[in-house]
Amino acid sequence: MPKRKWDDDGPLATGKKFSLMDGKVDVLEGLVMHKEVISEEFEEELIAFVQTQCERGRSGELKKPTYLRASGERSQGNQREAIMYGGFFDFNRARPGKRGLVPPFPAILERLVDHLVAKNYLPSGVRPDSCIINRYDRGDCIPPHVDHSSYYRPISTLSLLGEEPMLVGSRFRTVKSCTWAPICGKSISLPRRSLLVLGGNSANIAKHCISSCSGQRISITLRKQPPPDWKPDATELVGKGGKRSMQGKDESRVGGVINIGSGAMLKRKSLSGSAKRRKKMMTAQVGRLVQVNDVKQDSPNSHNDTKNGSGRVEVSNGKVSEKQARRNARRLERKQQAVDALKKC
Ligand SMILES: O=C(O)CCC(=O)C(=O)O
Ligand SMILES: [Fe+2]
Repeated sequence: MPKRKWDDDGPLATGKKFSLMDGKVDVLEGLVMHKEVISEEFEEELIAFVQTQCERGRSGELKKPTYLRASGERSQGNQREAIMYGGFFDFNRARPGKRGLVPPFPAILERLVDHLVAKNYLPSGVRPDSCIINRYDRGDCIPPHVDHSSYYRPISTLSLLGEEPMLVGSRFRTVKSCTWAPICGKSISLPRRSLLVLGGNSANIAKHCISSCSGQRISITLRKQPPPDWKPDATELVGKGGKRSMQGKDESRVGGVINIGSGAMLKRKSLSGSAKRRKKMMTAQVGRLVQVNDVKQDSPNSHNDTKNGSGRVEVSNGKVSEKQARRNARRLERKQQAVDALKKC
């Protein structure tokens, strides 16, 4: 089998590579597609395993957060089911969650990982220890997102049961609920038994999504978790929980409530004492940073302490209030996003 190098982890199996320049950046660098990575028999076995676990989940035998199902108004008709092993992914906060909340890998998933590593589809140095199985029905989707940066790269997705396209790129537009089109991105078909490996820019810069499925599909997403002592960066605690933009964030985070879960949406947990302290500190720091940026970008007349060019900055004693500065920064960010969104790559 022809080999290629993946960072310093040794030779990996070659697959189809992709490239798409957005300005000077190849946003699909590091994306590799491997076809027929498992046998039809193994696919059957995996499908049977997933179907059984989903049935157990639906009947209440498999509890949250191991089994989750999108529901409620915010799911927009999307009823995707998810099962987690090895590591809990906190959909509500869009990052790895507390350890020990979901079961370890069952034997069949260990076998799958052994196989993918042995065949050099995945680097042995980044052996996945967490898994999200997504089961899509016709009409289900996963919105554009970047997998949390704390997971080691590459991450990979094995497709089973049905073939659907995944959009990977730096900019998408929403066509309608559960449907996106790339402005700067590619549509990559994911045949049954294929493994899509997202590394480099394709994992860190590009977003990926699956629009409303044409039929049933199962995906097994494998990732290596950050070390057990990993803590979210304090910047992630800034702002009101759940107010972050969906674009580039996790798929199931909308307005601070989980939209994949059974019945009632999960409520955000209150922050621990140390998290509250870090948040307070970061909020103050960001306030200061925003002030500086604000003066530079939005306030050419900042010497005028009543009004800047946009006429929106409140200044007292020569200082922009933190609240107003943050509002201005968000406004600028939105403006920039709107401009960027229109630019084709
Ligand atoms: O279903 C897929 O292939 C993608 C799943 C995914 O992106 C994820 O779980 O983060
Ligand atoms: Fe993902």
